[in-house]
Amino acid sequence: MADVWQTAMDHAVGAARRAGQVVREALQDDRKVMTKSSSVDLVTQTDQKVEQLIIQSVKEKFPTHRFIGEESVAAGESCVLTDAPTWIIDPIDGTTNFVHAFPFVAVSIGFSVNKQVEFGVVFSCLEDKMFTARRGKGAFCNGEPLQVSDQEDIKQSIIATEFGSSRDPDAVDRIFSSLRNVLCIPVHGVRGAGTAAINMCLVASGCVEAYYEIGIHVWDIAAGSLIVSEAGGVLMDVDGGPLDLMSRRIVAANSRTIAERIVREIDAFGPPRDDEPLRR
Ligand SMILES: Nc1ncnc2c1ncn2[C@@H]1O[C@H](CO)[C@@H](O)[C@H]1OP(=O)(O)O
Ligand SMILES: [Mg+2]
Ligand SMILES: [Mg+2]
Repeated sequence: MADVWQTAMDHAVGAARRAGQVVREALQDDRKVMTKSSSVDLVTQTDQKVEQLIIQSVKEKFPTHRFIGEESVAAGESCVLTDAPTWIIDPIDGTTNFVHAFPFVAVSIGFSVNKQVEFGVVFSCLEDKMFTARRGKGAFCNGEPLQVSDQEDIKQSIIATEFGSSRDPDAVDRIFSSLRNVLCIPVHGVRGAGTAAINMCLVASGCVEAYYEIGIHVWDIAAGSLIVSEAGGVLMDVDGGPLDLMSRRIVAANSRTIAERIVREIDAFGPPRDDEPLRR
């Protein structure tokens, strides 16, 4: 049977590639930086322009579909995941990297139906790597199949995470305490690309065994989470329960063994959910 969402997925790949081209060109210009929730929560005109570009192109082709876009939500749109076909868009994942020309920047487009991600597209636009996954059909980078690492010993592993965007000393202490516990397992190393989407593509590619973070949003993880699971990885909440896309918490790993080992070390606090109306 024909895949009902294949046309939408093809459209997402084209839109992500065009968006990535805009991002690459914008890197040549001066980048005017604005802030959102705090002095380290950055946004540029390129984030807003790229999100509009993607949404407009999708609306023309799929007029009944819904959207959750990072910059639209920042501008006051609602952030509720329904059963309707929904495009979940992070126009620039790694805006801080983009502002500093640190070379890991992605366009992330996830697509959910009945609250389940059907396909995910992450375009790492400076590396020119197009990561794609269709539910039940595997994950790919530039057309080549992806497979997570088969390393089951966490002591032989690299773990990816980020410090997050809060600079509240108590919140930073909690993140550092989890990081200290993970590092001292001990693991071979801890890394972070500065973008949740690329961190998850690194898990899918087998370069790191796991990625975990608290504080990310649905647009950071919708696409990447499917890329990890379709590459043979596992997803869970940082408390060991099932992944909830709106909970702002994720462990994405090559195996259940490694995911559960990380869960044991994490201080699983819960920031306000993405679908909580007064979270901003
Ligand atoms: N100051 C900051 N440092 C790191 N990540 C930040 C950040 N502000 C926001 N983020 C977001 O948090 C995610 C996980 O760290 C990143 O993918 C990034 O997505 P963004 O660039 O789309 O905002
Ligand atoms: Mg992001
Ligand atoms: Mg973003």
